[in-house]
Amino acid sequence: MQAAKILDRVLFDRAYSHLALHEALREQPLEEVDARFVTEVVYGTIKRLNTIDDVLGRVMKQPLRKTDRRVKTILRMSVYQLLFMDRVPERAAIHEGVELAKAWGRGGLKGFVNGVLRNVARQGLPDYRALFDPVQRIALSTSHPEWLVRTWINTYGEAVTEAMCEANAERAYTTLRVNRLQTDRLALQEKLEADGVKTTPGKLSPDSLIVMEGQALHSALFERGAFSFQDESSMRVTDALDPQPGMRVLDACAAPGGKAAHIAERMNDDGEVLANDIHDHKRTLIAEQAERLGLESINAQASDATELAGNIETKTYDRVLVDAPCSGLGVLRAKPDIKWHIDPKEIEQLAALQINILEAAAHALKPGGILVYSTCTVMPAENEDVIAAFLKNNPSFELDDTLDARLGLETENPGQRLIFPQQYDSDGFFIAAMKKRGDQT
Ligand SMILES: C[S@@+](CC[C@H](N)C(=O)[O-])C[C@H]1O[C@@H](n2cnc3c(N)ncnc32)[C@H](O)[C@@H]1O
Repeated sequence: MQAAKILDRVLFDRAYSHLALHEALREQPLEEVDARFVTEVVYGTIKRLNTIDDVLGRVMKQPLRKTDRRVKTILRMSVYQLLFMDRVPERAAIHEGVELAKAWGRGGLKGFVNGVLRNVARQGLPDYRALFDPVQRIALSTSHPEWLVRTWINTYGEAVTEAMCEANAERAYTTLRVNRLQTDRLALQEKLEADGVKTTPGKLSPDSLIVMEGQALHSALFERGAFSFQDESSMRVTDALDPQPGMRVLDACAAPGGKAAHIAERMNDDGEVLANDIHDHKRTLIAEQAERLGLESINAQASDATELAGNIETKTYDRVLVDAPCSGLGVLRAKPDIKWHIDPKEIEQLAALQINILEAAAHALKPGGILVYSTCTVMPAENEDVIAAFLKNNPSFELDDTLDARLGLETENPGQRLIFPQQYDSDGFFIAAMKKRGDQT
C-alpha cells in the first residue's frame, strides 16, 4: 500500500520521487527489508513507466488514460514486479495487485485487475530490440520519452544515446566523499567496514567510495564528519576549480553545500568560501553541513545570483563556481521522475536563467581567476550553448585548456568536459572552466 500511495503522489501530483519516498518512510517506518522492497518498486515503476504503459496498452481493451487513477497505479506497479523483478513470483505479483485493489477501495475492479495482470504475465515483455525506428526502439527498450531520445540521437548519435539510456536504467549506488581533513580513502573504507558498510573505490574521483552493502548514514562516522554523500561527477568540480589555501571563493548556487564543503576541505579550511543560494531556508542546510564537517571557512548567504553583480565586491574572488540549477537529466538513475516531468520549454527557460547567473557571478572574479560552470544534465542547450553565449558576450574570458590536465581526463573541447553516465557509472555531468584574462592581482 505504501508503494502505491507514493507512486500516486509522484505520478499524479508531480511530487519528487526521492522526497515522497523519504517522507513516507519517515511517517510510517518499515523494517529494512520492506523499505528496500518499497523503494525498488517505487523507483522501478517510475523508471520503466512508458514501457509498462505500452505493455498494458497491448492487453487492455480500454485506453489506459481512461482507467481509474488508483487502478492505474496498481496495474503499473504490478507489471513492474511481473516483468522486471526476478525475485517476485508471478502468482504473488498478481495476488498482491488484486489484494491492493480491495484494500484501496477498488474491490469492484478486482476481476479486471486480475484479468489484465494474467494477460501481461502470459504475454511477457515484447521484443523492443526488434523495432526498426531507433527512437522507438531506444525509448521503449530503455524506458525514456521519445522527445528526449530524439534530441540525444541528433546530438550524440545512436550508439552513445543507447548506451546512455541503458546506463540510466541501471540501479543507482550511493557514493561517499572522504573528508581528507580527517582521514583518507583507505582508512575510511576500513572504518566503515567495521560498521558493517562495505564500499569500493569509485572510478572517477580519488575521493570517492561506492557503497555496496549497508547503510552509511547510520554510521557514527557520518556525524563525526569523516565523509559526505556526493556523486563522483560532482567531486570533479572541485578539481576543475582548483582552489588553494587562503583563496576567496564564491559558490553562487551553493545549497545544500556539497561542493562548497569539498572546496573548503581542499583549501584546508583556510580562506573564505562564500556559499550563496537564492533560498533563505537553505542557508541552514549549508551551515549544518559545514558544522558537521568542522569547517569554519564557509559563510552561507541568501541572494538571487542573477543580481550578484550589484550585491558583491567585484573582482575580488580567486575562484567563482556556478553549479547552476538545471533539468537534472544526468541523474536519471537516482531521480527517474525527471524524465517524465521535464518539458522541453522548461529547458529553454533554464538556459536563460543559467546565462544570467553566469554573467552576474562572473563580475566577482579577479583577473587571472578561474570561473567554473557545471550542471548535472546532458543537454547541449544548458551546457555547451550556455558557455558559447557567455564567451560571446564576455570577451575578457576564455576557455581554460588546462582543465583537461586538472581532471586527468581527455576532452574533445579543451576547457569543457561532458561526463556521460555510462562512462564511469557516475551522474551525467558537464564542467567548463574559463579564465579571466589579465594577471592575478
Ligand atoms: C545544482 S543545485 C546546487 C548544488 C550545490 N552546489 C551542491 O553541490 O550541493 C542548484 C542550486 O541553485 C539554487 N538556485 C536556483 N536559482 C538560483 C538563483 N537565481 N540564485 C541563486 N541560487 C539559485 C537552488 O536553490 C539550488 O540549491
